[in-house]
Amino acid sequence: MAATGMRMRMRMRTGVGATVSRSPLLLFHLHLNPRPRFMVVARSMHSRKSNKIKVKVLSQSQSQSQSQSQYSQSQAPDASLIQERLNELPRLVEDILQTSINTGPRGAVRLVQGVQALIGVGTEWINDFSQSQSQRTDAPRPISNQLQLGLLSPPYLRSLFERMGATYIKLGQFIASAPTLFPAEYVEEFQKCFDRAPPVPFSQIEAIIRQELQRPLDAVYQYVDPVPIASASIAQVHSARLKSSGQEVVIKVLKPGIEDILVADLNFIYVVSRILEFLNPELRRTSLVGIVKDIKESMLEEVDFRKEAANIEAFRRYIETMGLERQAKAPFVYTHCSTKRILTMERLYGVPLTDLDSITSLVPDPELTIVTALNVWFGSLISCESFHADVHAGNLWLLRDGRIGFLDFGIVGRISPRTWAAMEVFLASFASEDYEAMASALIEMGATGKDIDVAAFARDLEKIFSSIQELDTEIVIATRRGPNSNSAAAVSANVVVDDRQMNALFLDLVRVSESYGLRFPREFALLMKQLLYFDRYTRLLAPNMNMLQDDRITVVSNRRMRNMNTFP
Ligand SMILES: Nc1ncnc2c1ncn2[C@@H]1O[C@H](COP(=O)(O)OP(=O)(O)OP(=O)(O)O)[C@@H](O)[C@H]1O
Repeated sequence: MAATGMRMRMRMRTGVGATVSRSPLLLFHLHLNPRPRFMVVARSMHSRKSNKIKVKVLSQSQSQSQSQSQYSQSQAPDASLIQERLNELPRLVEDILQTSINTGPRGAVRLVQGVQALIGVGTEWINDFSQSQSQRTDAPRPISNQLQLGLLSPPYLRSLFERMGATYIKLGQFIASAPTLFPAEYVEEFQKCFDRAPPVPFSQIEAIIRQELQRPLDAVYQYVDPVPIASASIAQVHSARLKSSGQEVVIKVLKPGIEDILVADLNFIYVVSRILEFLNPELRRTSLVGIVKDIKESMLEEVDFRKEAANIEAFRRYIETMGLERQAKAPFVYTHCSTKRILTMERLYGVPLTDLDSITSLVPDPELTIVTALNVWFGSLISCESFHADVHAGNLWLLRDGRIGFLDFGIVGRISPRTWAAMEVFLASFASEDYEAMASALIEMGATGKDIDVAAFARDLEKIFSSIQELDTEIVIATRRGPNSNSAAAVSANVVVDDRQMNALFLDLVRVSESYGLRFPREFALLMKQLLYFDRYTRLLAPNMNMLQDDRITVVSNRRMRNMNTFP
């Protein structure tokens, strides 16, 4: 359905108590920034009935003074801290040496490539600079900020990251998704890192497939398209047809030398983070080394397609066991032509869940699409060995037959029943504004074994969620008319809220929790991120639906959620 006519944007500034949107999950997204630019607090106004929230953003100075008075602890360094760091020095040196030995000659190769990349981007900068000078007229023209910042300015840094390849492209994606950690210009620029890795020539891809199969390609495939469907930083995907059955498939191929590059780069980044954390103990609060270790672990998992194949199989078993074959699908994996470096899968045909026009042309009721996607995904949290932990729109499709297609199981999460039970109570307490239940849920998730004053924690949580003033909100109203239709145009509205503000709210939650000694498991952050994706799809496909409270959705066994705010 083509969008016609009016596309109207209006900007709304809400005052105290103004209602903004019914989308509670907008309010969360985890990033571990010790100094957010905004402190955002939000409150759900009896969302059970009205589905409204009112939101307030405090200015930086307000938030700093408030957070200092409420939560800060003394940071002054003392002699014992200095001694502690000195004691750590031998371990740091040993760690660095060990990591360098593990990296081996790969490190030297990457160093050379790094220097080449730097020279390449440096040349770009020099060319741009001399061009800007040659354009100068008699009157002196100021040199742009970008040129002044040199290679550290967003476009040149992105170009450097792209030249450095896989690891840095993934890091670029991390920057793009962490607006509370990095300045807006960098976040915006690094958004372009998505799916922009140049394709590897087919001759190299062919060689990898042949090497992995230990047979010529035409022994297995009737045809392989030399033009890739997609080329991301780690893998390249080609469509193909199986020789035995004529089945249309795709082959996901690990790009050449990618494992070596990842190991060398991640070891380098690890060493840098270790040194930074040693030099600046403040960074320890952000668990910089922990974050780098996490990134390293998940990136190395992504380059072993046997793991991805096992994850797909687990999801397919879940769909079958739960009788969901008519609702959802993950591609069948052809194990006889899949290895650590290549993955041959059934080809799916569909459109991303953000493509509203195509979705409305495929199904009469897009709302049902999101209901199904949510039910299948929520169900997998408890009934499948792992859950899909990267449900961005490229990985979640509406298939031509109306089913939901789940693609790319490179990143999955596992949630313990204990964390899940706590998560259920957390989501329920958020909707019902029951801060004691919220405090108990967070304590359960951040399990410290310490005694925590639940009532005091609940009061602090309430302060966060109730001191609400205003939020910049953009409402997009689109009018759409069917191609042959004279009927009245359907109007859909979409509320867009600044992600940075949402991130900051979640940060606040994490910070207050940390001041009580709580540390959340990684799966909590992974879950929240997926819920945020689903929240976006819901706002697009079912603007009037509250995904946490709709009767058609079995969110966290939501019948129980409404009646019970305690642990089983
Ligand atoms: N089974 C499939 N059927 C059809 N297309 C597929 C299939 N698997 C992958 N693709 C296509 O290839 C693209 C990249 O695949 P995939 O997401 O698995 O790779 P990736 O390297 O992890 O990419 P990203 O990092 O962007 O998620 C998908 O977005 C999709 O367009």
